[in-house]
Amino acid sequence: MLRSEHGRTDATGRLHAAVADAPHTVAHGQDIRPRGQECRSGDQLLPVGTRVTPAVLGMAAAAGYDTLSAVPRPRVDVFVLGDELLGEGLPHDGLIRDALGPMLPPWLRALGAEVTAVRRIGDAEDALHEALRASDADVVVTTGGTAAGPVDHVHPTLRRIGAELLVDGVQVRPGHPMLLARTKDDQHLVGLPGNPLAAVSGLLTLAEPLLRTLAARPAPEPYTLPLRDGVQGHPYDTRLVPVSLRGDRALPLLYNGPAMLRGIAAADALAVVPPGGARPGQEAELLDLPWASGGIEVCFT
Ligand SMILES: Nc1nc2c(c(=O)[nH]1)N[C@H]1C(S)=C(S)[C@@H](COP(=O)(O)OP(=O)(O)OC[C@H]3O[C@@H](n4cnc5c(N)ncnc54)[C@H](O)[C@@H]3O)O[C@H]1N2
Ligand code: MOO
Repeated sequence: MLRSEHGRTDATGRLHAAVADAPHTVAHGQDIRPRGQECRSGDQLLPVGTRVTPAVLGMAAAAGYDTLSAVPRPRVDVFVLGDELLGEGLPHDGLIRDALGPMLPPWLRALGAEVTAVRRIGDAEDALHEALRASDADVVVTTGGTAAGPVDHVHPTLRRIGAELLVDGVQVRPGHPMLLARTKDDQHLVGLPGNPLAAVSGLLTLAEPLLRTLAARPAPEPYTLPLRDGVQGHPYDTRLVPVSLRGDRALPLLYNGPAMLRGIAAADALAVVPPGGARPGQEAELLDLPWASGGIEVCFT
C-alpha cells in the first residue's frame, strides 16, 4: 500500500514509490489492516448482559450481525387511582392536581421501561379490577389506594384476583404502605402510595429493582457520601430524604414531607437515613435519580 503523500504522481496520474528529493521507503504491509486485528472468528465481543447502546449496534453491524438477541424493555401499565384528582388547572374545593400521572411515565422510561398505558381509574373498585384483568403488561404500577380506608381498593382487588403479595408494606418513610404482588404468572404489580414523595420512594426501591431484574440489568454499585447537615430520623423506620450533591457532600433538602415534591424536584439523589437520624458529616447511602446519574435513557417525552 502506497499513500499518495509517500509517492509521486506522474502526468498520467500514476503513482510511483520513488520521490527524488525525499525518498520514502515503504515497508512491506505498511498501511494495510491485517484481518483479525480486532477480533478473531468465535471471539466473544462483549459479555452477556451488555446494554445495546448505539456503539454496540455499530460494532455488531461491523462484525456482520444482521440481528441481535436482546431482552426487551419491560412493558408497564400505569393506573392512577383517586376521585379527587384533577387533570388541569388549579386545585379547588378539595380537588387536587394529579402529580403522578405526568411524573411516572417519563420516570419509568428513564428506568428502562416501555410505558404501554396510563389510565386514570378513580376510586371505583370494579374499574380497577377490570383494568387489571385486561392488562397484559409485564408490570402494572398503581398509585394511591394502598392504605386500608373505605376507598382504598388495591388490597381488596389483589385478594379478589388471587394475587400473591410479595411485599406488603415496608419500614421506610415516606412510602411505608408500598407493595409488590405477583398478579399473574408473568405479571407483577407495584402499588405506590398516593402521597407523591411516598410514590417516589416506592418507585426507586420496589419498581426500579423489579424493572432492572426483568431487563437483566446489573444492580448499580452502592455508594455513600457524607451528609452536609444532620437529618432528623424516624424512631423505627428508615427515611429516604432528597439531597443535592455538592462536591463530595450531600446536602439534605427541605420540603421533604410525604406529600411534597419541591425537595425531590431539586434533588440529585435520595439519601438513606437510618432509624434515629444522621449527624452532620455522617456517611449515607445514596440512591441516584436516573437523570442525575445520566445512566439509562434520559428521554423525557
Ligand atoms: N389509617 C392510616 N391511614 C393512613 C396511613 C396509616 O398508616 N394509617 N398512612 C398514610 C400514609 S403515610 C400514606 S403514604 C397514605 C398512603 O395511602 P394510599 O396509597 O391509600 O394513598 P391515598 O389515600 O390514595 O392518597 C394519599 C394522599 O395522596 C394524594 N394523592 C393520591 N394520588 C395522587 C396523585 N396522583 N397526585 C397527587 N396526589 C395524590 C391523595 O389525595 C391523598 O392526599 O396513607 C395514609 N393513610
Ligand atoms: O407513606 Mo407515608 O409517610 O409513609 O407517605
